[in-house]
Amino acid sequence: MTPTIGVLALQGDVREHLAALGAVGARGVPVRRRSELDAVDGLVLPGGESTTIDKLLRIFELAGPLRDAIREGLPVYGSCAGMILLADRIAGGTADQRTLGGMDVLVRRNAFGRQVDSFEADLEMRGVADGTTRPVRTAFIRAPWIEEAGPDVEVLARIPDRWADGTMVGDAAGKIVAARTGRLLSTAFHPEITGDTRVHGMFVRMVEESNREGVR
Ligand SMILES: NC(=O)CC[C@H](N)C(=O)O
Repeated sequence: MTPTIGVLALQGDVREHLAALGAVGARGVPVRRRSELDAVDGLVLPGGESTTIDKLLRIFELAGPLRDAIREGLPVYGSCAGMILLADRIAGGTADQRTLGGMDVLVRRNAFGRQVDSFEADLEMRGVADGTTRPVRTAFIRAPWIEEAGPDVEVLARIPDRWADGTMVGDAAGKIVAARTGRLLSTAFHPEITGDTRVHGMFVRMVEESNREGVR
């Protein structure tokens, strides 16, 4: 059966995620209320501004239910600001900023610094297997990175030492930019705006697997 996957629609690039989910055969629906959250098989936390989404989650009274849903095994994919929201710990957050948590990682906000605020890159990523070794086309927009990851976190992608044109990467080299823990998936980058839908495909498979397992 076609899985129904919500996109948290409080702020951020919701429409692009809905389109990417549709392109890989899922039914994407916006989620703004508790009743909508209860009706989905999985959820995408889009990129945007993590401090704003955090505030809106509390105003819309979704923070608690979403935290519970994550603990109960709801599959969630967080991109960029979404990666920050899924992290147990953040560096560079504002004083009152909270996260939903669930992933045993320390995430640094706006980690890539000014010079490379935004860029696109081709990255090797584990788990997007489509029968080829084609790298994933990614876009980083004031992106975070994962600075520390606990033992249960599977690292799916890191920034390489050199970019494709041969230039050295610098501080970002080796930093984790895609990871998975159980039913939680996160990427520092936005695959939904490059036309490469394989990360969404991977998430849809995670949701289908969780539907088959039938927990929750
Ligand atoms: N593209 C993004 O989602 C940027 C994330 C943003 N810099 C934040 O800290 O929330």
